[in-house]
Amino acid sequence: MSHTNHYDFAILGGGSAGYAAARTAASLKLRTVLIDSAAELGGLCILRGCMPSKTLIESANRNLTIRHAATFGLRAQSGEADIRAIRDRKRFLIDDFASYRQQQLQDGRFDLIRGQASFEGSDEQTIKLQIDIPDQDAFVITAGTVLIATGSSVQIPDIPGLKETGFWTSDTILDTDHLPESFTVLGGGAIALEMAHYLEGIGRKVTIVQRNEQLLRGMDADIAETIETAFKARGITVHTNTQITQVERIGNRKKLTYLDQVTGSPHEVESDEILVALGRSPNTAKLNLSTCGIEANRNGQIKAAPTQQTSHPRVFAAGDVCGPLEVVHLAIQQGETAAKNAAQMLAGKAPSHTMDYRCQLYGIFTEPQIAVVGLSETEAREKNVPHISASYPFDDHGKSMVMGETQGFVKLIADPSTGKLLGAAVIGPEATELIHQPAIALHLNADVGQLVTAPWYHPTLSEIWSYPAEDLQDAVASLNTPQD
Ligand SMILES: Cc1cc2nc3c(=O)[nH]c(=O)nc-3n(C[C@H](O)[C@H](O)[C@H](O)COP(=O)(O)OP(=O)(O)OC[C@H]3O[C@@H](n4cnc5c(N)ncnc54)[C@H](O)[C@@H]3O)c2cc1C
Ligand SMILES: NC(=O)c1ccc[n+]([C@@H]2O[C@H](COP(=O)([O-])OP(=O)(O)OC[C@H]3O[C@@H](n4cnc5c(N)ncnc54)[C@H](O)[C@@H]3O)[C@@H](O)[C@H]2O)c1
Repeated sequence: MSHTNHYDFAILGGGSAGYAAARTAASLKLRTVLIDSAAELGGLCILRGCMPSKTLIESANRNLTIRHAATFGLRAQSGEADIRAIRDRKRFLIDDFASYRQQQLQDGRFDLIRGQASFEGSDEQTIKLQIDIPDQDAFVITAGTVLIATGSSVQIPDIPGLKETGFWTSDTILDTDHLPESFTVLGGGAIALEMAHYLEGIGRKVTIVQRNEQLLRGMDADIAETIETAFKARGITVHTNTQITQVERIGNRKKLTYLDQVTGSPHEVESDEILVALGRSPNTAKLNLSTCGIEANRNGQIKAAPTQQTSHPRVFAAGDVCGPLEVVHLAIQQGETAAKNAAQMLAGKAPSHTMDYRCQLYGIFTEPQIAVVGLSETEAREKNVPHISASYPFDDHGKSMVMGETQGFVKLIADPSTGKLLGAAVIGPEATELIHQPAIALHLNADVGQLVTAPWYHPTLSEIWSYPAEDLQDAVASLNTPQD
């Protein structure tokens, strides 16, 4: 294989961030190369992340609907889930999504190298990258600017006995054709909760073991409490405030021991399988970052400025390698930002494109779903941001009551003096869709008064946002009325 050996822009990794950057750079007429080491091209979101997990979760959602059929005067019986059929449906859809992406990666707008890249050094104008391809001699390419978009891998903490006992990860769940009867899920983040929802939703017994005092560490406590209550009502056991001390095999089963961090007493949980969902680590260990003075924190996460520049000004980072939140829409925006800034630098200009993290979205596809945008109450308190908030519950809203979906609430957070929207949260039916209304309002710098006067069709789930908006509009008016 022969390659042009100097490029304007070299991209390490062809996932959501890398592909977005390559597409943008090519449209800006940069001579671009994308290097990816995966056996199968497509990236995490398509192959082992968003899309396969949401495909499986749809089966669980349908089963929950069947379970609640009697509420709607219907007779239907939830039968046994056919895990092979669920897996095959996932494979069919993912093959389609992946082959479309593979075509996009190979349609000639930029060069594609199937190999593992690492840094070899740099001078004023040029960065050297070593490319390793199995069964071939390594070679070097050079580039004027580089983007690191190498993604993340499942993080396996050093818990005594865990590796020896064996465990599953989200990767295993997403491609298995059989599922044991019971699972202990370690962790209380998005992956743990989505997997717990899927497993219980298709009839498995689930126990969640979370270190923090609440599920979804860092999120507002009212959201964490609502999902915990909803999970418990479905028969999912939730242990919080735990310190896992030991994992061991007992015959065909697996036993986990943890210390209750409040009482100090030990507890045991037994199940057929253990699912580890304790976070992901950036793929940076093999990149030889130090040869180019690229700084990363202790976990290997690369430090990136709002321009996506790393500590080496001609090297950018995007996606799970740099955060601040490992989700796809940010990975794409960061990749595009990096490509546009690289083009400016190559043209001798200062990079001027920056990320706007004001509106970052986060959605969790549980039942009920959870979604947040912008500032949370917790963050506002931690950062001393003046704010007011108002919530409205789904059990007092006509459309959600008609739908029999009464768990949860919506919440708006606003500036007390101007009424400008600062953030929003929703836990309840279609939360990952409903969040887009306040997200757009936030993006357009709207205030709560504008939300009140916006048109809201009746009866819809969406109109629920108008109630907290009215409360906040009244609160802003009374806070800003001069007192005699
Ligand atoms: C189970 C699960 C569910 C998720 N659900 C959602 C969701 O619903 N919504 C959402 O927004 N996010 C979700 N995420 C997160 C989302 O998938 C990631 O944030 C996103 O895919 C990261 O994209 P990326 O481009 O940074 O990395 P990736 O897509 O992982 O791409 C990195 C690429 O770099 C390549 N690579 C690595 N090292 C090298 C090297 N040295 N040289 C060359 N190539 C290299 C890899 O082969 C890979 O193709 C989920 C994640 C998981 C695990
Ligand atoms: N719907 C979505 O958008 C979605 C879905 C899944 C994943 N993701 C992304 O994937 C990434 C990984 O998700 P995740 O849920 O694995 O990670 P996470 O970091 O959100 O959660 C990991 C949890 O494990 C706990 N933990 C870590 N080490 C532990 C230990 N030794 N003992 C006990 N508890 C421990 C942490 O306190 C945390 O609550 C996230 O950053 C998320 O952004 C997004």
